[in-house]
Amino acid sequence: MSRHTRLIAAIDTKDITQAKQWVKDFGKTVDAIKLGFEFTYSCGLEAVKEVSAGHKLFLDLKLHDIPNTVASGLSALTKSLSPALTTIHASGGAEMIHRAREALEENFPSPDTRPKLLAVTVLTSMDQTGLNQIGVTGTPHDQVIRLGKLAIDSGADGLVCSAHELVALRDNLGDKPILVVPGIRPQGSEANDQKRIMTPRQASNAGADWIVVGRPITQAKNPAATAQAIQDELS
Ligand SMILES: O=c1ccn([C@@H]2O[C@H](COP(=O)(O)O)[C@@H](O)[C@H]2O)c(=O)[nH]1
Repeated sequence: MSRHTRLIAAIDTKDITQAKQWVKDFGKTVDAIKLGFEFTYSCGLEAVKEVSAGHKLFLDLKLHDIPNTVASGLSALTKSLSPALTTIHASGGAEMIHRAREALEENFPSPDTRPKLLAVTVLTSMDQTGLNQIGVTGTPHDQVIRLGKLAIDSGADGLVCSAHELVALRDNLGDKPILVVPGIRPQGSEANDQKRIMTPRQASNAGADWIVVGRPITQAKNPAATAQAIQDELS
């Protein structure tokens, strides 16, 4: 099945003026904006609302706690911000994921407006060594497939994974789950702290619904032109 991969720009900054400037410069060049820990914890929820107004919002706060706390937290966050996509950690387990989905369905009875629940599998900054350090002896690939199946079976609409696991996830879970892929690096750009990386085109060919790109865009001399170049690579 051919799919069009869409671009999410990660607006990772503590500075609301900078965030607004990037979003204004991007205009329609990016398909969604991602606001996560750095912006939300520095500038607050009202600022998230302000910066994301008029854009699809990927609210990436990766909740991970006991089921009741995640369900209540997600309920409050999504009621106030109405993101298109939002994240929890798959490793929180089946009940946590199930309760998160229930909380979203209670707040948003229509499937068309309900924020899509994404479960983060294995962070793209983790490699085999990183996994071994936290006591996981299997490969990143196997861990992503295991957590991915658990998350989708428990009510997640999709997953956050690296591009390296896309083909196997599609083989195991089919076309329906929304697969969102950070750890994207255009040819020649710095990996920074990312370990499991691919280029935009490679991720698209492997089956990504969305790619997430932060520093390669925001640290570029001309962020809007860099975002456009990534869109050109995807089309
Ligand atoms: O596994 C994950 C989950 C989330 N992210 C987030 O994506 C962006 C990537 O930023 P870059 O600057 O392009 O590295 C960032 O906001 C992370 O919080 C991820 O990288 N990996």
